[in-house]
Amino acid sequence: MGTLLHAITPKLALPGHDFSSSSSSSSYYGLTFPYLNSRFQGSSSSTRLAKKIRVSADSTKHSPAVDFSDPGWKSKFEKDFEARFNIPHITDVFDDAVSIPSTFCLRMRTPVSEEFAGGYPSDEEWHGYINKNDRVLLKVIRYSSPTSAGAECIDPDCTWVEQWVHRAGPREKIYFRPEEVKAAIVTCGGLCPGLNDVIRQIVITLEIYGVKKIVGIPFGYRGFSAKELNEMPLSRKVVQNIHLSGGSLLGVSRGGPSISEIVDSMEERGINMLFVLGGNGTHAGANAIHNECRMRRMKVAVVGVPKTIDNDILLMDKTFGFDTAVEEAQRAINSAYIEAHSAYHGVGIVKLMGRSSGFIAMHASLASGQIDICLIPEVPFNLHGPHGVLRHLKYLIETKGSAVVCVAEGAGQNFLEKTNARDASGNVVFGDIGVHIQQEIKKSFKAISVPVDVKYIDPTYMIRACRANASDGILCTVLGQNAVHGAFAGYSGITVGICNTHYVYLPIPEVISYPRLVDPNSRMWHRCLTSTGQPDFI
Ligand SMILES: Nc1ncnc2c1ncn2[C@@H]1O[C@H](COP(=O)(O)OP(=O)(O)O)[C@@H](O)[C@H]1O
Ligand SMILES: O=P(O)(O)OC[C@H]1O[C@](O)(COP(=O)(O)O)[C@@H](O)[C@@H]1O
Ligand SMILES: [Mg+2]
Repeated sequence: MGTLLHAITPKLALPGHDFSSSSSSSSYYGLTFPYLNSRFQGSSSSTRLAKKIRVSADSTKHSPAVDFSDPGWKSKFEKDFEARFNIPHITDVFDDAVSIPSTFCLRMRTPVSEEFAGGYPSDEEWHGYINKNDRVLLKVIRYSSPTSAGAECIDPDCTWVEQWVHRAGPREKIYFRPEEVKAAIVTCGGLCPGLNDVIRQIVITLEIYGVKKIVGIPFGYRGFSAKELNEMPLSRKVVQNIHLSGGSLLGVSRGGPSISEIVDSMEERGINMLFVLGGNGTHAGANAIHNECRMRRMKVAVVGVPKTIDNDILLMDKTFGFDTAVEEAQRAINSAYIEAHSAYHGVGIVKLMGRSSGFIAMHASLASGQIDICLIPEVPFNLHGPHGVLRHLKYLIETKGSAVVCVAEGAGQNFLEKTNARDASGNVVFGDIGVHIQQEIKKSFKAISVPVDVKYIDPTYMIRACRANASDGILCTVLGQNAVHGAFAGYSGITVGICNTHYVYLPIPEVISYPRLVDPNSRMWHRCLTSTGQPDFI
């Protein structure tokens, strides 16, 4: 039996979302993902970010066609996985690139930013560096059967297959001389708690390596082309306290110039290290920038740090800002609960972010213990009918006297009129599902002459704009440092992440081929259902 399978993706039982199909498209549930085109983006100057051509993403492109009757399939699979997760290195293009001993001191000496003319200060007997052959195991559960809860299997027997990815951290040899580096940082997309923490750590770590030219590009990729926007000089002094507030010191934006315009601008400015903080779209851009630099034979390191409050980046335990968002969402949920609980037949509705993934809604519901109904984009539901949400709400009002609903912004979009509107980055602009549910509740209770008092809370921007909590602060710190270590080690076209509590470098295309989704068959979603006590709404 020859079957085409993905190496690393859990198969999700979503209508119209068959990841195991060789014709995976760039859309599901009627949503399209512009960044899926990234693998197909050429370097032509006509490749404008604002005018992306939608191409079907062949997400099986790097996956093997596995013939499980071949006794050697497992080792072939593991070899293919190793190749897919290889991280691009400067020596792939510049075979004459020379390395020097690292200027990053594991034992600090002062002053840190001296010229290193007399030799680099890492020639001590100290072995705290990461070996380039160190690896982290991506999947750590050995399922004994495909029927085990949450099993992610590659073959019908759920054979144990090792999937190793590259370990992040400082290397003993570096491929950039600090005095020759001009590093730039850019933050793109929507806000996310922790952006300032990452910026701060990148700057601090660069300075420890001995870099003196560090700049911030204002307002996302836009800052590369807008003449009125000047780059912002950065230093430890400038960034010292920025993590104490939310937002981004540099500003963010969606849309922007073409890849070739961005790379032209990098050439003009002499930028040879670029740190890109953003989500799926931003990373598609970062990968295209990396490819364009290679094509122009520019010795540049482009390193991403995944930023998304939605937590929709593949393979990672979580992205920074997610924890804070879940925590902050508790305030909205608690307010909705109090309002609902204090009203006669009160219903509270909280809408949380999650364009295509319901992670925030699911985790916030679980954390609060105050949610009766959690609705996410990955799990279809009916509002009306005998098994619909409204029928269950009536039951809750009758039995408990009140109810609280948590809905992810991307959920139930099939109930809303499509506007076909897109933001500057090409993302679909959604209708407000919270408002729709509120109206439908009012209408349906009126029709049966049952009074109901509905309160709707949309805390989106309050959640996004706050500063990172302690746990995210640590995550940002480690990711920011590792981004700099990765660039100095000579890697480019990579992003940093946390997998099974270990820090890793991953090739960008592997983490953005589609948005990470809540698996409706996962134990976490089942835990959420157990906690809310909600039935299926289909
Ligand atoms: N497929 C793509 N290729 C290149 N750049 C992209 C692509 N998709 C989005 N971008 C750019 O990345 C930036 C951020 O994208 P956006 O989708 O708004 O946020 P996020 O990165 O958080 O997903 C924007 O400047 C956008 O133009
Ligand atoms: O109103 P904006 O700024 O376009 O942002 C809305 C979007 O931002 C998000 O919170 C995060 O999106 P990004 O990861 O693309 O920044 C989405 O959930 C939401 O759809
Ligand atoms: Mg996005």
